[in-house]
Amino acid sequence: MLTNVKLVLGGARSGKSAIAERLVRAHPGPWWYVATAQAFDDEMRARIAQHVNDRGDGWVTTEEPLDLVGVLEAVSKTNIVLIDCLTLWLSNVLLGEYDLGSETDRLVSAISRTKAELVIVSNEVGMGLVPDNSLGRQFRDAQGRLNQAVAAQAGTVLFVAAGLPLVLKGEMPKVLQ
Ligand SMILES: Nc1nc2c(ncn2[C@@H]2O[C@H](COP(=O)(O)OP(=O)(O)OP(=O)(O)O)[C@@H](O)[C@H]2O)c(=O)[nH]1
Repeated sequence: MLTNVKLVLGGARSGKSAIAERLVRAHPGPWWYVATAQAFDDEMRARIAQHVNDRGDGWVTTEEPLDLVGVLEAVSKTNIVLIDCLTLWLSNVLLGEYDLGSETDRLVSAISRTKAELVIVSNEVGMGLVPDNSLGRQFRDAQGRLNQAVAAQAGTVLFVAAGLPLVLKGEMPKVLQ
């Protein structure tokens, strides 16, 4: 089990990113923010600009929609890294028609090798209706499998709902107590 890896799960607008940022800020900066989102329209551009503004100083940002393995290979033991989020990464993998199984395995293996302090954000997408199309079902299943695989490695797993963290694995981090 990797005590340096924390996984923060939650639904949309659950407050999971803010909780993940607090976990990262508990360490001395600079902090490394790895964004997997891409801005395809004005609303998303504005949303991202707001996030950059809210984060404030002290962060180094890398925008990497696909090659999280490359990012993880570049980080060192002294880095404090926030990956936000695995859900958009998975969606980018799926839409890019890469092999979901092998990309997931490669990512989980890179996570297991990292010596950096790593906080990873991912969505819990499986609690609604079964999607009525095959792509949606494929995505939902792949997300569930990815979350399980990362959670199995992580020392701490939190589930965030309504801005409140629930411990699924490990202990409540001091900064959230
Ligand atoms: N490209 C890029 N994306 C960013 C940046 N900062 C944040 N994001 C993306 O913004 C997304 C999170 O924002 P939202 O979609 O507003 O949050 P949410 O996940 O619905 O809400 P919470 O659960 O409350 O965090 C993540 O997927 C990030 O990748 C950035 O500097 N650049």
